Amino acid sequence: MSRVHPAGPRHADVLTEDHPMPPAEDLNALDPAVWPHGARREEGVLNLGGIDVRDLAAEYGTPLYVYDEHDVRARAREYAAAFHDGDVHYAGKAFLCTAVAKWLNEEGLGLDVCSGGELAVALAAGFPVERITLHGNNKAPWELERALEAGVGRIVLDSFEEIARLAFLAGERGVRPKVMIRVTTGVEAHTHEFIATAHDDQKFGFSRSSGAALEAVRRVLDLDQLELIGLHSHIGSQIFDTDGFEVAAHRLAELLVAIRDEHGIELPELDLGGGYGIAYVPGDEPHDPKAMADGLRAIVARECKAYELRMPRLTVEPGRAITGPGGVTLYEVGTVKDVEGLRTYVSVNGGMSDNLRTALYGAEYTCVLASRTSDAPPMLSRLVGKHCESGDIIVRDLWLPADLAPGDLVAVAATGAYCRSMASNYNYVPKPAVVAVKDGTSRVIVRRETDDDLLRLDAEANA
Ligand SMILES: Cc1ncc(COP(=O)(O)O)c(C=O)c1O
Ligand SMILES: N[C@@H](CCCC[NH3+])C(=O)O
Repeated sequence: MSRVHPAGPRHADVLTEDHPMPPAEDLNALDPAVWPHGARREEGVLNLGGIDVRDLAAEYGTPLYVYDEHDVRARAREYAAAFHDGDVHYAGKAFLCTAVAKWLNEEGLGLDVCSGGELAVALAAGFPVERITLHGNNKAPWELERALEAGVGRIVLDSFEEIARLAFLAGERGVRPKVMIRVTTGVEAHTHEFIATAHDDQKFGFSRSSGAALEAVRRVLDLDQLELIGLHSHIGSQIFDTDGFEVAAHRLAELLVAIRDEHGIELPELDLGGGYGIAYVPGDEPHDPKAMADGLRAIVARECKAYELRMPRLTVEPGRAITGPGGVTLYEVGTVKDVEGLRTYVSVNGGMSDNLRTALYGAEYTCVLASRTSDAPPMLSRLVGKHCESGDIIVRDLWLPADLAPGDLVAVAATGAYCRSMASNYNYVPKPAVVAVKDGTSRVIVRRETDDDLLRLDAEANA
């Protein structure tokens, strides 16, 4: 039977308004909102940063994470310009390696790290320590020690235990780290449950509504070993509407007033976290960084004016918005299987080990045939991986050309954030290489894992 979608009644569930069958020529189009700035088709073949993806696949193999360096740097500059009177700390959890840390340092950003490992990468990249923030809801003593030894710019405190722990470790070393209090503002961010972080019933921060945030401030101010510089809030991730950020900014400003009234001090800094949504599929409308910055600044300024408070310095921590759109994953098609009357399963040589987001959050992605164009009619497809799970899905519902065949390359857009950083070795699949492209050149910034890497920690294999 033809793999062209037969438009039978069993397709009704996926033939929704969200996934109407497009004209065949649309399958070759690259929506500029979703693809990196430097992506185009040249003689039908996807070209990233001036390089034909067939050449990238031939040189580095697949699956392959490809980052458009100009795209990442341009987005970093855009945020830095928007928050020119404050600080932009890139959230390294989105994707971090020494090359990216160096790009962002050169663009003047700071860096938010949330583990001793991320801190080690930042230090290896020579990232200026005074522009590093340490995060985490359960930082181990060794992670706090590493941060103190390095002399990081600030540590965001997340629990009462941590306040005592850090004060003790700082006292032992005779240092006085700058700290912020992470506040749970009670904002219900409009995003997937797993990536909303400011509602009361979750693990991060000190609750504002219960009074824990103000109690944390009291405890820190009672301690000589810690220097309290401000409050922090991060409401969640992949957020499109601005309401949540505005409510959080408003509630933090109210807390600054309460602190002034109780302690007679005005904290100089306010960190509003990250969470700015990016376009994964056509129609997603990301924030304009300048409009966002102007809006947040105006809200905080309004509150400060109303309460006669000095305007604090603002920091934001975008992760996904900096590295997400500049990253593309290239895969090779291995099998194309019709499941009669339902859809076509296109299996590629990666999957949930290099992109967990679809399995974990039901994330949506855009995928195109990359190694050629096709005028074949669209077939209703599901892009799946090679792992032993039926939930090993990269793109749940998409239209691909009906002549797709083993050996074709497909590219998935907007995979620069939370894909390599959340990658695993499930099924002992090695993690793909990461390549940076720029002006027609390419280089490996994280090499592909090998079987030796997979066996490196196996004690008996190395006995
Ligand atoms: C404290 C903190 N800051 C910043 C971020 C970055 O978020 P995003 O990548 O959505 O901008 C996160 C992750 O959600 C976070 O936990
Ligand atoms: N990992 C998540 C975002 C969580 C960010 C960290 N708080 C994602 O892929 O969307």
